[in-house]
Amino acid sequence: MIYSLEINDVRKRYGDFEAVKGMSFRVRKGGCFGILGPNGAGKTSLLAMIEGLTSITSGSISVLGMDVATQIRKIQPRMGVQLQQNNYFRFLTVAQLLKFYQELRVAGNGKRNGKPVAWLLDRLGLSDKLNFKVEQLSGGQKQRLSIAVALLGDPDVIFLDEPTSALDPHSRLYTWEFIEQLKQDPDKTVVLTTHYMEEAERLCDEIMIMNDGKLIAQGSPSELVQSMQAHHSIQFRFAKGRFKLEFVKDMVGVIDLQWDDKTDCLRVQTREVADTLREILAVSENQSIDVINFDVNRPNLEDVFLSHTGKD
Ligand SMILES: Nc1ncnc2c1ncn2[C@@H]1O[C@H](COP(=O)(O)OP(=O)(O)OP(=O)(O)O)[C@@H](O)[C@H]1O
Repeated sequence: MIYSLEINDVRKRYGDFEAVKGMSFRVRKGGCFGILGPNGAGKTSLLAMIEGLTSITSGSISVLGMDVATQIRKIQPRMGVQLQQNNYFRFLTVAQLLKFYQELRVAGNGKRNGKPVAWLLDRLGLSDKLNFKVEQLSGGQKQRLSIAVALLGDPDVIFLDEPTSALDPHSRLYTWEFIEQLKQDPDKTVVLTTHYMEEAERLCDEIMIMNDGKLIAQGSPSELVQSMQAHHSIQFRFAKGRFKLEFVKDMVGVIDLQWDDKTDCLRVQTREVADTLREILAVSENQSIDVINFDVNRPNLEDVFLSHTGKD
């Protein structure tokens, strides 16, 4: 079986409102598949149907070759689901909670124990919290605990719904490294939703962007960026009141120039980033205008996301 998920013309209706409008796509086995979309795009509704948590209005979904509508009992033990909101038993300790879910998972799927709990906690930076009650954990620690719970019982498909949304930059990095370790097992498929483009670009081998319940783009992060045919942009900030746009009007490779009077900033889109940089620095030297700073930005997934989903 090459595909972990096959989604065929799937729709989700809540009363008169259609949240998912006939989506079809497939997710290859192994690696990390990212689902991106603005708030309200329908990501949670789509995932809830795939995970068997809500009914499918029409269309079909298969997970690991099994039909979600008719074989969910067989599929569930092979899925690990981390949810955005977790209402765990708050008076249990982390150790008791993990033991409870571990037994539940093993009862559901035979003898598949998977990664030892100690390994999971160590990799998620929770080893010293084993005897803490759930209610004594911070928001970020609870979020990492929910990832550990999703991995109990050695699931083949792991769903992570915004896994780093409440984490500080250090914990986020730690969690990214953990997900990268998970990806090394070719039999595991990670399906991830995120609003962080940097996270998607770093972790996902393939990305699907959805908006308003529809699939609007799919491919590897680099394919999506290339498909935009976007160009580098350079932003310069000059010493106050000295720079004039006419100094740089006819430069080779320049596609667009924008000047902001209020901040004395020049934004240049260019096909020839090194030449443009050199020429503008030469102009500022000839005209004796100090460059306060400059930034070079390559086109990235954020540009792709904004262009497909609207900047608002
Ligand atoms: N149970 C429900 N009843 C009615 N409408 C719903 C229900 N659940 C979701 N919706 C609507 O469906 C649309 C998609 O919601 P969904 O939660 O799937 O989006 P999302 O992409 O996950 O958003 P976010 O990024 O904000 O989590 C929204 O307009 C939402 O209001």
